[in-house]
Amino acid sequence: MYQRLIERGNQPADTSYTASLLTAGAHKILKKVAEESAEVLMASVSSDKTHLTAEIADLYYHVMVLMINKGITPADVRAELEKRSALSGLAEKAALRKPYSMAVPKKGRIAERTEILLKKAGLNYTRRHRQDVAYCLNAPLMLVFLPAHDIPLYVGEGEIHYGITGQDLVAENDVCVEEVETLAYGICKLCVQAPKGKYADAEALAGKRVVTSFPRLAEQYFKTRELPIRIRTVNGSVEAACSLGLADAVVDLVESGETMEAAGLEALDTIMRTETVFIANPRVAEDEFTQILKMRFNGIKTAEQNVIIEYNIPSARLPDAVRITPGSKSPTVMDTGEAGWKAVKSLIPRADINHVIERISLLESFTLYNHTIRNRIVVPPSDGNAQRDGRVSHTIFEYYLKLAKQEAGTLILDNAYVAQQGKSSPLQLGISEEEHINGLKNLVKILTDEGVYVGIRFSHAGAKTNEKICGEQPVGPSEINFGKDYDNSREFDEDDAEEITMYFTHAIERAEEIGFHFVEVNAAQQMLFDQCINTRYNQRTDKYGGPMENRLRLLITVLDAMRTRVKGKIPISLFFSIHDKVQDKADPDFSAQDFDQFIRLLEPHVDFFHPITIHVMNKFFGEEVTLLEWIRNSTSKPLIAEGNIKSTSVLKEAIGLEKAEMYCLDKGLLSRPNWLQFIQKKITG
Ligand SMILES: N=c1c2ncn([C@@H]3O[C@H](COP(=O)(O)OP(=O)(O)OP(=O)(O)O)[C@@H](O)[C@H]3O)c2ncn1[C@@H]1O[C@H](COP(=O)(O)O)[C@@H](O)[C@H]1O
Repeated sequence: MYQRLIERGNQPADTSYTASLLTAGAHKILKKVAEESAEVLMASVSSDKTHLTAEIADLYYHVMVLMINKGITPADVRAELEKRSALSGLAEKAALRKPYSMAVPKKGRIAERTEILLKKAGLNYTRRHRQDVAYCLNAPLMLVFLPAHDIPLYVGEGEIHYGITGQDLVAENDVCVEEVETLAYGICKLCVQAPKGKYADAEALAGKRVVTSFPRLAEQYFKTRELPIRIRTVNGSVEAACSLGLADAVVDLVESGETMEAAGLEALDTIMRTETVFIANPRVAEDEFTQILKMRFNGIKTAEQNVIIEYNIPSARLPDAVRITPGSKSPTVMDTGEAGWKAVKSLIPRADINHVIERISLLESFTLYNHTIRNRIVVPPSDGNAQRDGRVSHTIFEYYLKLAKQEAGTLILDNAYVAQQGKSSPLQLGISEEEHINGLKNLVKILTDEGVYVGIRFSHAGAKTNEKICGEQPVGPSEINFGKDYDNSREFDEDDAEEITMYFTHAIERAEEIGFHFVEVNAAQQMLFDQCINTRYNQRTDKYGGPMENRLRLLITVLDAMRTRVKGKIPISLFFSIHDKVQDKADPDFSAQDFDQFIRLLEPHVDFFHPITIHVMNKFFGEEVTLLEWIRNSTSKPLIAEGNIKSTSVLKEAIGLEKAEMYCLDKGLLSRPNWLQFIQKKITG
């Protein structure tokens, strides 16, 4: 019935009562549950059994709908009931029977986690100070606190029924016990370790001395490999044996590897992987009480290893969500109450959580400045194939339309010149004139209809152009010559600065009219603002030169004027680069402090940052951090990551940093015919 109701719930709300309840949500369902409960009460007053049965059926139905709404399954309820019957059984048996005994670690690595496990399993006890025995108040169980390494022996050959200890210690003791349930903590490996670089492998230890506190396992290991080894036993600080001249190699446990590393050792081989385990003497292994404990420990382990994730997704993407959400069961899908959206809920391994969130978040929609964007993939501008007068060409149209149909999330249209004066190449797209508007309007309308978040990058070439292209002598922060294809620039003055600001404000006005969702200001690629920032080009000593705040003055003035002009309605992204300044030493003075200041000064004036580096994973300023990590430390504004993301492995690495909101792919990756499906397959499995 539960399954059937889930199916009904997925039908349109106007065709199914169940769907309409689920669409209306918990409040409505709870109201119904309350009404039906009252009706059951009233019906039970009379002797009309048929009526009462009908009312119970109504209540039963509405409770099931509530369960679906809350993501509770009949199996959950059954498990809860079984737990209760087991508990009451325990209490009864406690009164009748001599208690079972369980040895638990008295101290050491796994003692604390074991105490937590017992408490979570509902085994309540009070342990008096310094006493090694405690009785459970609500179960027929006596706890005995013993050293972890002695526990297997007590359980295997003594009077103790159960134990909690390491699998390594069970194996070392060679006793007959049942491993009833592994407990997923105290996880480590027993390894053969030797001084770094001294032996190629464990075979090379033939004839050498080995020290360990696991003599039996070590002996077994070397014996099966027919390696003559002299084994000595010590009880602690095994790693020190090599440096203190007692051994050539050791056999010991490794968890993080830090102790081994600090002792100058390396692992030559792994003898066994081990974790904490619940063991029982074979004579009680099949007892009902053993099964109850097993079930409870297993339940705790499952709860700790899994987590419920819940997210909303457009209905059309549901099959993707179901595919990329792992879990023992298929995810539960519910209505959100909003047309075209579904809620997905699933129990997944805790270890997978980041993975899943990353998969979901890359390909699922998210909200940025009140706009829902269908995925986090950004397509960079094309290479500029506009008409000679800067209008949109057929080539540009086709290029972006294809990417939109392939479900790109965000498109940043070409570097568009905001003024003829700032045009940098003959076939560059323009947004400087009224005649540019219509073509862009058509393009943006079509792209928006396809579901894309569309932006345009505003550019001013500054000194990096020539008179033939831009119609006058180029203007730059200083007199600059970029080489034979460019003309010498003249230094911009106050009037020029005002004019440049005006060009950008007119451009954003046009962008608003055209219907762009956002604009991006180009402060990279050696364009005007990049020239201002870079001391190699900006040699001024007035208010536009020298300290970082001066070098950013024109850019900040422009950003503020743009924002004021559209009353902040269109988000502004800042595109900037850094590798040329730092890594290529084009600006040898550009320091980490400069960069921090750069972000801090610009932060209030932009809505998101779009940094580009040669490779998104490159590390900067000798600090072993990527640029994304560095920026994220100084701002919470959304980031677009870009830098050689031409393979899914680089994309995965960039996502793994968990610092960016969007990922701008390299054209190489986008040139595959089915790039989205390819990424989907590679990233989401
Ligand atoms: N890292 C562990 C570790 N992890 C899990 N366990 C489990 O914990 C069990 C109990 O170990 P304890 O040393 O706490 O037990 P004990 O012998 O009763 O306690 P002590 O008398 O030594 O205090 C082991 O048998 C393992 O099953 C570990 N036991 C010991 N270590 C030691 O930690 C060091 C290495 O750790 P890393 O630096 O993280 O690699 C080495 O010295 C290891 O011997």
